[in-house]
Amino acid sequence: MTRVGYLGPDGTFTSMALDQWPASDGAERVPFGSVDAALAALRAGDVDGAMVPIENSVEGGVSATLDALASGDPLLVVGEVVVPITFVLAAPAGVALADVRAVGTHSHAWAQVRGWMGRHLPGAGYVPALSTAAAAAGVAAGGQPYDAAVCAPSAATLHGLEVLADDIGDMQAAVTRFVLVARPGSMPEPTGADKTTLVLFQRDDHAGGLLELLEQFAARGINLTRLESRPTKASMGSYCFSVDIEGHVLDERLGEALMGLRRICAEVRFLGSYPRADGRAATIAPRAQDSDFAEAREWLRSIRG
Ligand SMILES: O=C(O)C(=O)C[C@]1(C(=O)O)C=C[C@@H](O)C=C1
Repeated sequence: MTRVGYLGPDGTFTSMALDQWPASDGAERVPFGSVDAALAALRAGDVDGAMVPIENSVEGGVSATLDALASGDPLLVVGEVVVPITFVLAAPAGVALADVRAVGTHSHAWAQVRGWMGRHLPGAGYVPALSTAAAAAGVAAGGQPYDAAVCAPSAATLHGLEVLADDIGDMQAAVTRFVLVARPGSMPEPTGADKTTLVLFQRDDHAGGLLELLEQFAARGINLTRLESRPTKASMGSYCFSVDIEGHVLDERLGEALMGLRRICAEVRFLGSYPRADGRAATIAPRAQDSDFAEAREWLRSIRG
């Protein structure tokens, strides 16, 4: 990849995820103001890849990313990065904690510091910003409707802000998962420690519909690592299911499950198979190895003569 987009500006957690991505060495980094803008530039061919947040251990799925991947021209996830999340409350020199009337930050960051804010600054308002680093840049530049920003420690340093309070996240072990997305092309090889991301659209709404989808995974011994319903936006009550499963599309059990889903769903959007960031091998149920499927297929071939 020669040009990689990301949710910027510099100092976002997404820029840190890109720092951790080995293949980004030497690539031109192109910051975008939103996930939508980064993915639109990727679809338009202006960049070759885009690093975007997809899931946080405290606040859950990043809707902007899930929705942008679930519709529009197909894109594929080719890798993931997990970044530990630590927040500071930062403000220009001379602003004391007691002076803070409003705080700017990204909505996912706000959700992770709400408890701390309630205890230490119960009267302060919240102003949404496009990213944590955009809030830090805004408060440094002045003229914003907020006097402090919730951001990464490095974003505070980058913008010459003073740290009013350190480590203000409500959950010590918070992490965010980021994905590197590309236009369809070559796919990462199976490693034995892979994930596959799918979006499932049902044909109709009926009792047991979700169960039928999940049965396709259960019957092939496939473990899910994320399941979310997102509105299709077509009408009230119309939902699709965004899922991550353990394994690679080239694994036999996934191939069989995908064929089953393809039969029963209105649409199955395949969003890629890629190595897991933690390198943990897939948990495969007993008798769901590639060799078990190969043996069963050979048996079927033999009885069909
Ligand atoms: O605003 C940033 O710094 C981002 O990279 C976005 C984002 C997110 O979308 O969840 C990433 C990690 C943090 O959990 C908070 C915000």
